[in-house]
Amino acid sequence: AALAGNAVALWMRDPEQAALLAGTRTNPRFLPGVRLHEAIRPTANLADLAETEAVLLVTPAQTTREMTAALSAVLPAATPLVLCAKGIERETRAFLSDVAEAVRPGSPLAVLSGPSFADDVARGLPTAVTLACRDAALARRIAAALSGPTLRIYHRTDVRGVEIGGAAKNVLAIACGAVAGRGLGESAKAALVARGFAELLRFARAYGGEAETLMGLAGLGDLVLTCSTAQSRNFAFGLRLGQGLSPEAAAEGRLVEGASTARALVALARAREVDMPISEAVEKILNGAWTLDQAVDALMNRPIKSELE
Ligand SMILES: NC(=O)C1=CN([C@@H]2O[C@H](COP(=O)(O)OP(=O)(O)OC[C@H]3O[C@@H](n4cnc5c(N)ncnc54)[C@H](O)[C@@H]3O)[C@@H](O)[C@H]2O)C=CC1
Ligand SMILES: O=C(CO)COP(=O)(O)O
Repeated sequence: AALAGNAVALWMRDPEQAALLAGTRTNPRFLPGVRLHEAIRPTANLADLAETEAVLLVTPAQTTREMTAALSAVLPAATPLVLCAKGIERETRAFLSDVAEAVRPGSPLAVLSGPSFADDVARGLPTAVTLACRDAALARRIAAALSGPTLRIYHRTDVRGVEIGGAAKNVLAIACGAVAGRGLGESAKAALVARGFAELLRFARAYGGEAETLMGLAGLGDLVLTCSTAQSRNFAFGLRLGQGLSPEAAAEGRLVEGASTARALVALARAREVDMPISEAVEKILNGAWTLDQAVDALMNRPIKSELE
C-alpha cells in the first residue's frame, strides 16, 4: 500500500513491538533485511484505523473472527475490509468471507490472494495478485489504490473462488513438500501439482467458485508458487514431514495455514462428495492415521480412471 503511494497505519497487538518498529524501522523476526517504508506508521491502537479508507486484515486465518469483531468496534460500517489470510475456520468449517460477513453483516468485504511471498512484496520485487469483491466497482477501486510500480492487482467479483484458491493450495503444498522431502522425484511433484489442481477445481465448482478464477493467479498461480520452493512455510513443513519429522517438529513454531485448514477442507469436500485424495492423504498424515509411505501407496493404487473424473 505504501509503495502505491498511500499513507499506511500498521496495527499490531503488542505496544512494545509497535514502538520498537516505529523506532528502528526494521522487523528482524518477520521481515529481516527490509526497511519499513517511510509512509508506514506502526501503532498498537486499533482506533487509529477508524478513518482509513480500507483495512487489510493480515493476521492468521484462525483469528479472522476475533479480529473482525475487534475491528467492527472501531470502524465505520462503510469501511471496506480486505481479507488477506488463506484458510478455512477450523471450528465451524466456514470460509473466511462468511466469517467476516457474519460478524460485520452488510459491510463491504474483499479478498486478496495470489502468489506473493511477503518478503518479495516488501522488497518491491514484481508481483501479481487477485482481489475479489462482489461489488465490481469497489473491487476495481481497491485494486487500483493498492497497485503500484511493483505490485499488480487484478480484480474479480468471485470472492468464493479466490478464497478457495488460497485456502486449498496450502494443503496441496504440504503434499508437494512431503514428496520432495521423501526424495520421490520431480515427476511425482509435477503429477501432484496437476492432480492437486484438479482437486482444487472440483472443490471450487462444488462450492460456487468460478473455474476461470482457479485457473488464474489465486488458484494455479499460487499453487505453482507454493509447490515450488521451501520459501513457502507450507512446502517447508511438508519437506520436513517427508524427512521423517513429526508435524509438531516440522512446523518449527511457524504459521502453517495448510495444517490448520486440512481437516476443514476435507470435511467440506466429503459433505459435497468431492473427491480430494491428495488433500485427504495430507489430513490422514497429519492426524496420524497414515504414514507418508501409506499415503503414497494409497494414491498410486487408486482405480485407474479417466483424467477428467
Ligand atoms: N507471509 C506470506 O508470504 C503470505 C502470507 N499470507 C497469509 O497471511 C496470513 C498471515 O500470515 P503471515 O503474516 O505470513 O504470518 P506470520 O506468522 O508471519 O505473522 C502473523 C502476525 O499476526 C500476529 N497475530 C497472530 N495472532 C494474532 C491475534 N490473535 N491477534 C492479532 N495478531 C495476531 C502475529 O503476532 C504476527 O505478527 C496467513 O493466512 C497467510 O497465509 C498470504 C500471502 C503471503
Ligand atoms: O501464500 C503464500 C504465497 O502466496 C505464502 O505461503 P506460505 O504460507 O506457505 O509461506
